[in-house]
Amino acid sequence: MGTALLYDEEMTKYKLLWVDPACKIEVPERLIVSYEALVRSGLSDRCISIPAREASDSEILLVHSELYLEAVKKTPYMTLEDLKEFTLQFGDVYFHPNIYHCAKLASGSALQLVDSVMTGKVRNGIALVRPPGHHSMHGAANGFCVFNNVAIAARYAKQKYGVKRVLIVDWDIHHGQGVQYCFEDDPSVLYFSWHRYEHQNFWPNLRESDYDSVGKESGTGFNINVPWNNVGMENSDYLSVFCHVLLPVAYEFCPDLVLVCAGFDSAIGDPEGEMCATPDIFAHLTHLLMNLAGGKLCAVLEGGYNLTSLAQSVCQTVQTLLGDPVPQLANLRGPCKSAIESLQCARSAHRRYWSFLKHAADPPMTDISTKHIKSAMEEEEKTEMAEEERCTEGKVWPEPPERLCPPVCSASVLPDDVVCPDGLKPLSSSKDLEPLLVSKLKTAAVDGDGVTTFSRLYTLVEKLVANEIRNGLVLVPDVAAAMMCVVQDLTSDLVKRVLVVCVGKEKELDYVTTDGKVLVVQISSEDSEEHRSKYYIPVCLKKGCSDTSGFIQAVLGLLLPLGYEYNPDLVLLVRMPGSGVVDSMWQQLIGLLQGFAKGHTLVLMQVNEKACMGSTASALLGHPAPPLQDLQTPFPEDGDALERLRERLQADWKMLQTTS
Ligand SMILES: NCCCNCCCCCC(=O)CS
Ligand SMILES: [Zn+2]
Repeated sequence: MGTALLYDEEMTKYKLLWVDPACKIEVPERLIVSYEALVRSGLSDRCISIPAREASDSEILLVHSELYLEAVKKTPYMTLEDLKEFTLQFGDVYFHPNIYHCAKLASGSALQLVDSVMTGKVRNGIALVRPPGHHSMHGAANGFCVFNNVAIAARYAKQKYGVKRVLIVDWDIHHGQGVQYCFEDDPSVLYFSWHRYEHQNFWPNLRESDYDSVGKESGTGFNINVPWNNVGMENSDYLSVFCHVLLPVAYEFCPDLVLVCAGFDSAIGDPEGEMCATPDIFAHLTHLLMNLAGGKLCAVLEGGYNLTSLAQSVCQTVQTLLGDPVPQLANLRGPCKSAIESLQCARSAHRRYWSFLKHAADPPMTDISTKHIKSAMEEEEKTEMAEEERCTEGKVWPEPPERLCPPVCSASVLPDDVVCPDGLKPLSSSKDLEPLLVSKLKTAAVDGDGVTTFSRLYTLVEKLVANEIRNGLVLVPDVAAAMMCVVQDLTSDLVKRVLVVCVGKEKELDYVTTDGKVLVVQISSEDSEEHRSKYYIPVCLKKGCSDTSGFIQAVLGLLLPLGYEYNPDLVLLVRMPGSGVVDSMWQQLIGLLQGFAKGHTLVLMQVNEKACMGSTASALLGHPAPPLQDLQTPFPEDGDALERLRERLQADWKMLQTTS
């Protein structure tokens, strides 16, 4: 299934008709450069073009009042003076004779996108729209927004398709207060937003944008705010919040649909956000959300005012929606102190509502919400001093790297008597191995056909590293022996860093590097105190890998942050026999691991586990993993052990930090 792209140049046909410094950044060119970048890069041709349409009155009334709608209906016939007058009643927004028409197209586009995804016409998609929506409220326009496109889409999806749970992720740099107000008492819509806040000193300067606004009444716990109290947040900060706040809750919530308030003013160079995350971060944020809701994801453009980073960020998002490999993120050095405080506050505010956050630490001593009573003088100083050094238009960043799709997606190395699953390309050619390696294999008690398997395995790795293949599946007689050989001989020259993810445990892994060329994370039911090192991390689950709740917690809160920081060139996923890992979890794991090493994942399985080759192949081919249904509450021992493990390892691995 494909990716929908909604764009209509009609939505470029309104602009600011008078002087208003607060609104001058919201220009038609935002849409033009975004669409043109998609055309120029060839991405638009790979999408399924879906026409925009006007939202109807009844659809708009899902969120807005009749009074407000009737008032906006009059704006096309207003004189310039009337438009200025009409605008004065709202904040930081402007009206234009054609904006009502465009606002209906923007909301209608979001609904078209929901239809396309919910009817299975496409898997996911993006709507390039203006005016944006997430600040507009029941009875008011605000922050460049007229109708709340995403809020209307959420209500529409519930009403028309009976969607039970909608996750709204707002990665725009502003707090979508309009969305928060709409759903704060609604447990069927989980709203997550991060936003520049600076202790309430940044627009829209709302007390209710802070982390302690967790929702109300039956919606308590279903509103998550992560305030950024400093500018200059980077990729590490964004990924830490995804791994340690959003994703654990999102998996527990188990949405049927994911809507994204895709604002790109959170990217480097944006005058509003003044953050430093690079456009390729959106490739990863999109990728991480695509594993939810069976891949049903609708992204709707919100903000984004630096035309260069906006265009690049849109392309990064669309390319991931299309299933292209995500780029490697280099030198993630962990979240900054301010980000850790924010994520610690958000986690502790929600630990009583989400069992996946149950073991979150107490809030930091310096309760950050009281910091907003800063002396004006201090604020003034900061602004003057920071002006020149902040990330504004002057900031430069490298073009995102090209994300080439290998000619072959998934290859397989199977014993001759095993049928190759659909979609996998059997790797036939296997060059003869160097005699040295053969002799080594012989000593490893590998029999004749084992040597053949290993020579094919070696060829497979060479093709992965050469980006001729994206990923591969190998069935071997003895998975532990195979892993040793691959690890020992791989790290010779082919790859710099191998992340080995060991699911289950047959026997002790007696091969551990200390030079960092291999990082082993082993998830199993047994603890192994001995020779645990920075590069060998055993994760013990009380009930073993069959406990999906504990497993996914370990993956999100430990494996993902580690993997991002380690930044491997190859991922070796080893399924030990008898691991007991549940199929949907296995597919989720393969899906999530695609975020590393440009998707170069090598799955090693034992021949006697060939029954799960089909689902492995499906995940390797990029088909969305089935949602993890009815997750039980994780065992307290596991949650607690994971927290302790993170605390112990965070000295070595900065991405594991969740407490200041
Ligand atoms: N009143 C002092 C300056 C206020 N600036 C307001 C900017 C609104 C931004 C809204 C936006 O970007 C939507 S995504
Ligand atoms: Zn914004």
